[in-house]
Amino acid sequence: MTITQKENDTMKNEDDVVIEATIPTVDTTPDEDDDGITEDAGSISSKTTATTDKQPLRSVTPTASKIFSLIRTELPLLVLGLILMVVSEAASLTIPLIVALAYDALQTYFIDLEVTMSEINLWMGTAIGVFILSQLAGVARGIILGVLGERLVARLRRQVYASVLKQEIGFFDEHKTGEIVSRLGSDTQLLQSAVSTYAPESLVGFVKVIFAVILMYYINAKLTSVALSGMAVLCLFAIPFGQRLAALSKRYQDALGDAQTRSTEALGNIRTVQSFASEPKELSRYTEKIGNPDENSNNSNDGGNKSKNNNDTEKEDTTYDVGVKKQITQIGLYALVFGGAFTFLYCSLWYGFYLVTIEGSLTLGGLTAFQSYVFIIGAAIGSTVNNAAQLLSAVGASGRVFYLLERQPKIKNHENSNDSDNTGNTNKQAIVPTSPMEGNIVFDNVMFSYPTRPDVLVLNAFSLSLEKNTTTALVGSSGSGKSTVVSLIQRFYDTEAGTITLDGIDITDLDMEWLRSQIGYVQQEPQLFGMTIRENLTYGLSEAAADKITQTEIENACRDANAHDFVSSWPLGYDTLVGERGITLSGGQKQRIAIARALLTNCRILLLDEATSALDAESEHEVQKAIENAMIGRTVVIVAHRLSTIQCADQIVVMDNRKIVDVGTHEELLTGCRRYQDLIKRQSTMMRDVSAGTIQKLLPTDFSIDEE
Ligand SMILES: Nc1ncnc2c1ncn2[C@@H]1O[C@H](COP(=O)(O)OP(=O)(O)OP(=O)(O)O)[C@@H](O)[C@H]1O
Repeated sequence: MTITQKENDTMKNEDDVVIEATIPTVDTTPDEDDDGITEDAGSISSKTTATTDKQPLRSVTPTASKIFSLIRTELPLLVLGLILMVVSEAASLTIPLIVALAYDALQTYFIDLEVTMSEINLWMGTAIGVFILSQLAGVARGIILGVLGERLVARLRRQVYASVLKQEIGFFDEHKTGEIVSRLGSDTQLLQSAVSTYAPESLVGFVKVIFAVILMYYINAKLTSVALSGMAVLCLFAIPFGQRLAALSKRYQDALGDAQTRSTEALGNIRTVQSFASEPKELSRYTEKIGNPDENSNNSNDGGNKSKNNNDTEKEDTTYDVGVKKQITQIGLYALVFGGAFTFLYCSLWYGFYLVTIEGSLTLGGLTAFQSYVFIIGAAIGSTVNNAAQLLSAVGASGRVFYLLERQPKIKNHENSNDSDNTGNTNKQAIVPTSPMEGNIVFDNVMFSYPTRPDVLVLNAFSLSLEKNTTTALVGSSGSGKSTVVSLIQRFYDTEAGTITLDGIDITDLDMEWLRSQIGYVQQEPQLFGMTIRENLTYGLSEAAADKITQTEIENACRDANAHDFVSSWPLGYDTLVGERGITLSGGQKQRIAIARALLTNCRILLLDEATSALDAESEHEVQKAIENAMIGRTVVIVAHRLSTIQCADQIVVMDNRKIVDVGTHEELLTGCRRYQDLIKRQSTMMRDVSAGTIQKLLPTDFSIDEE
């Protein structure tokens, strides 16, 4: 079946409409950096956002004051933990000295056994007492710092998540969700370990070395100088190893973050992945970052996908490649530190025996204590190098976390901002109207391009009035900007020029929470949450309102949305769980729940973005009835392709090529707008399931429908 017009118009292909890439009328250069953050020298310039690709998340330089601000609230616990640490370490370090006194008591063994034994009992009893004290302090320190770490990470995750949630939609267009999630999970975890383990352990190691050196000098200065000069040589070799280890740890973490981003993306879209049989492709994308130990090393970086840009000189890091290097460096470092330390230990012991026997400047007990301290220092240096390397990775991770924590959303209420707004005014307060909203929306000369594509103008001098309590349908070719209009009403993005007013007030002056609370929004693919039907329905209400709402109110909204019958037919009714993202519901059921959810908010403005376009005729009919009920007494904007949805609108806006082509009722446009006529003709292909008679009834008499 086709529809032809008697005047014999040429049919145009709506999909051919392409938006030109450069429109000179507006300066669309992105802000240099309005995140409110000073970024890393090595970070990506915001200018690079002028691409269609998702950008890697940036990082900021972590300063000591920023790190301190994280732990400030935990300072009492931290100080207590550090005091216990010093007590525990100081106590354990004195043990070799005390045991040395017991050894020295042996010298009187042949003279007076009783005196010798009483001295040995005294010193060994004291040593055990001090050891128990040191252990108790150590356990208390471990618990305190462990709890501190958990408190810190829980608070940090909440703060970072809160900061991420308030970012503007453009931020999420620009960045991959997986990367954000990885920062929330792994990077904050690394920071927790830094505070509860790496930093205290590094400090413990440092304190141990200092104490041990002091005690060694106390025992014998000459022997200590010999041993320390050996240690100094060791450190000279160990430092570059340590630096390399830190750099490798950072690269490993980065590659792991990228791998997590890719796997999160694939698992989040698993239906698409499986429907295209793209499991191997996704595995390959993941392998590009994880590496494949079973492939020969020349190929391991491309994960089996040889078409990538990487050439041999510019290999991307994989966790496998970097991990292997990291392990080798780590083992090399340990071998150097421990091997070297023990070599010097044995050499200094040798010299120590000389001092005991020939010079007589050292007792046997002193020598055993000295030996213990060299062991302690060797072990402390080894673990400190490792902990310090992890600490450096954590400092790197903190830069990534700070970026999310500090980033200022580009779309925000006036009251949140100290900086000047577009008009140069400062300290403007966001308006919360006291009288009920009427719902008159006016677009005045709006210019808009998306932040991720600032050089492509999507709306060009767009002006439109939407009267209160009327329905406006937006129609037009794909990509003409219909959904963009809907997004701008919700202030998901700000315009570049021109204004959008609601009841005469510029929406950028309105409190954003208030504005959005007045708007019900139903998308083509409505997003439900993995909760019960009831919880999904009350999702748009405040906690207090959700507690107060009655079952009758919920059922009435569902009746208006044609959802009550199917929900109540389920055994658990409104307590039925819908699965992750509403996976257990059909498309039409999800739509109707989403409409009911919007209605329950008592919204004055209802935005329906292609709410029926994905549905079959039967579901569409049900959803259409729901929409008609929902329209009553509201300002409604419908983005629609289906004739059945648009023909009942008070005004139909025909959009094309970034502009409004015509505005009128269905009848007016059919007679006067070529573009609209073309659109209606195209309905013929989309409405094969509707009889010719039905379509003919919707068309004026000068249209005829041919059966193919
Ligand atoms: N988040 C975004 N970031 C960058 N460009 C975008 C974004 N969303 C849409 N666009 C671009 O803006 C233009 C208008 O898109 P919009 O979704 O408003 O069109 P539409 O008329 O609703 O199309 P359709 O009928 O296919 O849904 C298109 O060129 C599109 O590629």
